[in-house]
Amino acid sequence: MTEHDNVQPDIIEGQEPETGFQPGTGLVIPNQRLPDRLYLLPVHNRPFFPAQVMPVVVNETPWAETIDRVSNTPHHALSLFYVDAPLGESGPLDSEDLPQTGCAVKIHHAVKEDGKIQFIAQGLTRVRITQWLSRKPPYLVEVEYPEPPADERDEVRAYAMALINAIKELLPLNPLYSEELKNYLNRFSPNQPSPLSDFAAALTSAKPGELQDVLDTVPILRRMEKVLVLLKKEIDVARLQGEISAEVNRTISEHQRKFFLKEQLKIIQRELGLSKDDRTADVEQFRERLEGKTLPDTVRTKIDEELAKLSVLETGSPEYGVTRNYLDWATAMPWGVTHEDKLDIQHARKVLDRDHSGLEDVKARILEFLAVGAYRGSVAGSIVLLVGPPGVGKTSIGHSIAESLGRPFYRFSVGGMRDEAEIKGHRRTYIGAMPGKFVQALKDVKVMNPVIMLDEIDKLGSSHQGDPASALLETLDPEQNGEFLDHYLDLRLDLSKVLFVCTANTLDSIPGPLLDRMDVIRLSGYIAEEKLAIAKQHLWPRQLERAGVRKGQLRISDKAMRQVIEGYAREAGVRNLEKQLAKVVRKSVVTLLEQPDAKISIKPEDLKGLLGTPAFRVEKTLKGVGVITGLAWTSMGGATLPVEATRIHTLNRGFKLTGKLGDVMKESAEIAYSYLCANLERYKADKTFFDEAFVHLHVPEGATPKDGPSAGVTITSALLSLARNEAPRPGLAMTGEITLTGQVLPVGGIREKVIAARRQSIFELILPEANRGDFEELPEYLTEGMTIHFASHYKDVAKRLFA
Ligand SMILES: Nc1ncnc2c1ncn2[C@@H]1O[C@H](COP(=O)(O)OP(=O)(O)OP(=O)(O)O)[C@@H](O)[C@H]1O
Repeated sequence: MTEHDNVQPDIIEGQEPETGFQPGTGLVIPNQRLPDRLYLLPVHNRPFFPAQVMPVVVNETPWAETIDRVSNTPHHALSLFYVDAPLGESGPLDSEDLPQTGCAVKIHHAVKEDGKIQFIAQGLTRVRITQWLSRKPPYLVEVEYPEPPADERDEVRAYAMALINAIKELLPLNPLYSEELKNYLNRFSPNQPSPLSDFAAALTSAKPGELQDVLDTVPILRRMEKVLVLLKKEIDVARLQGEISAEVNRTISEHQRKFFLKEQLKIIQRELGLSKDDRTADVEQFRERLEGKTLPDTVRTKIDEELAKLSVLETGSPEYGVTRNYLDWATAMPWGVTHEDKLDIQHARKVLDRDHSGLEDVKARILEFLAVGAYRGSVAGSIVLLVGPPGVGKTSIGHSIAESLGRPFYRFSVGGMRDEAEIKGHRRTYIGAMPGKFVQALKDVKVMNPVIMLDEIDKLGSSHQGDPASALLETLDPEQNGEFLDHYLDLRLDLSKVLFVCTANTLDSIPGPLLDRMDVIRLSGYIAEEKLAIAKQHLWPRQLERAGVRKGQLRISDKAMRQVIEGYAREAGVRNLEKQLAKVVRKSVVTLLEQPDAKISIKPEDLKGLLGTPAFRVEKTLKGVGVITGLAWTSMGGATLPVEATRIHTLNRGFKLTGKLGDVMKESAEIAYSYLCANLERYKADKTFFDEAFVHLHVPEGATPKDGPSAGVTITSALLSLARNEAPRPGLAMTGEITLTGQVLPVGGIREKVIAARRQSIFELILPEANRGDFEELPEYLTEGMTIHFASHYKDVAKRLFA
């Protein structure tokens, strides 16, 4: 191509142009070099400009001949006229059909292929028809080449500059305009306004009519005005296009971002097994849970209804949550799933013996109970009640029962339960409604026949929110619990296969109807010997294991263990003993950390350093005139209960009681007083003693509330000792209720009382005759060495009272 802008191509010699906008193309060609006659070709899309070099495609028929003839001319020139429809293919063509101005081009590389002819047209200059020579293809016309006169006015230059700037503005807006074009433009001189304006017009995407108008306009200034308008429009359109495409890009990238995030989420959910939408996942989960379960028809219908409801509710709505929650519970019930009982008595014995020292009578009762179950084929429909002081192993026996049957175990406390809803659930209409404890238990254990332990059944509360005791009765009663109705589920559950084991500290406060339906098994607290065995076989090894200490590293002598029992853990159960042993182990571990190879052996003298001063000393039994040791029984186990009576000489006649006594105990003191007043002579005392004496009776320890009738005999004896001014024999303790006529009535807790006496090293007891059976039932290790006097009337007591 040309080296300089102002060098013009010699078309006669036919240089080889390249397509597109080329530097140096479309320059003004001297008129005399172009022929007067030209073949004519109509073009359709848009007018061809002198500044363009472009491929042109036409049909072989009828234009092959035209192209052939042009190719045979020395100058290869042709005129292109714009027509807006494919006119003149077959001719004739009229002047009317054609615009005023066309473009003379030189053709290069004409190629025929598939019925088409393609050639490259290099625009040369404007052309106008002066005369038609052939009005049928190949059209031939005589032409002139209109050229604007040279115009050197400043205005023209200014327009030229404006055009160049407008083009430069347009370039960056359209990526189709190439880098070459920019270079071309840089070299464009404002001194050539005509090609510049044609070039600019050709750049635009203006309508063919507007472009033809530019082509028709020969005068340079007017032409440039028109082109400038087109360019400005083009810039606006390009800008708008840019904005649209930026907007589109943004939307697309936003879409893409969301798409990517969603895809990622899907992958994460798939990894976590959550790949379904919430509702489907919920429904599927619920259906899955029901597989393999045998649902009663009513339950099946109800659950299906709720599932149908779930599928139409909005997932975010509160109702959806409520329904989902309901289904979560309802489908989690182990409908029809039961655990096959082992009912192997040998196995049960092994489990019980492994976990418990002593408690022979308790174990025997439990084995009997299981044997009956084995004989019958099931232990269903039974309620076992384990009653005894804290820490005597009730819970642990319950565990062993479950284990020996191979059933799952679930435990909860009903102590302090005031609201019936805790047992039977809230109705679903309440916000935050929950099913009751039994439904929760079944969900947990996943079978319909677990062992459920109800702790502290003697401490059931009651309030305006319904009576939990009657709800519990309904639940435990084998007659009723086959159709247990939980308010929340509103479905009937069969609890008849559950084995209920209840625990209580006393029987007194258990509602009668409930107690009636229970098999009561008593655990009465341990004497020191039993505690020693339990501590050595269970508690101590367990604490060592928990602390990760080997057996050989830390030992405790029997003597020291006994000392712990006597001095630090004297209550009926062994929970506190276990705590004390844990403390010993903990403190020793500190030493073991410092000296890993040490072998520690705990002796009685070490205990003070490990556990502090003993909480209990060997109590001195109170002695003297008017002081008698009674025996009491509390929910914490048995205890000795001294009663003191004294005479106040400054006062005349009267009777005063202290020691936080309950009503029954106060009455029993008044009975004792009245009985003795009436019978002093019979018991060899001054019959006027109470006429002149003011008597004060006290039961230590003053801060502990006491009640019950069983101290009647003891109080009578204290008063008698005072009246006779004679101390009772030492080492004697007693229990029994007294009547106004001196009858001695039976009392409860004989076993606990005997244990308490032994703990105090008292080996001679006066017990009501009616309790003889209870005593004789006691195991030998408790009765051994004991002297017991049975009394049916107070005279039997008085007989033994003094030396
Ligand atoms: N005869 C025993 N043999 C072995 N360990 C025992 C025995 N009695 C109690 N224990 C242990 O004593 C601890 C307390 O027993 P458990 O919790 O069963 O008492 P509890 O009677 O249920 O008390 P509470 O009424 O306070 O719940 C447990 O670690 C238990 O294993």
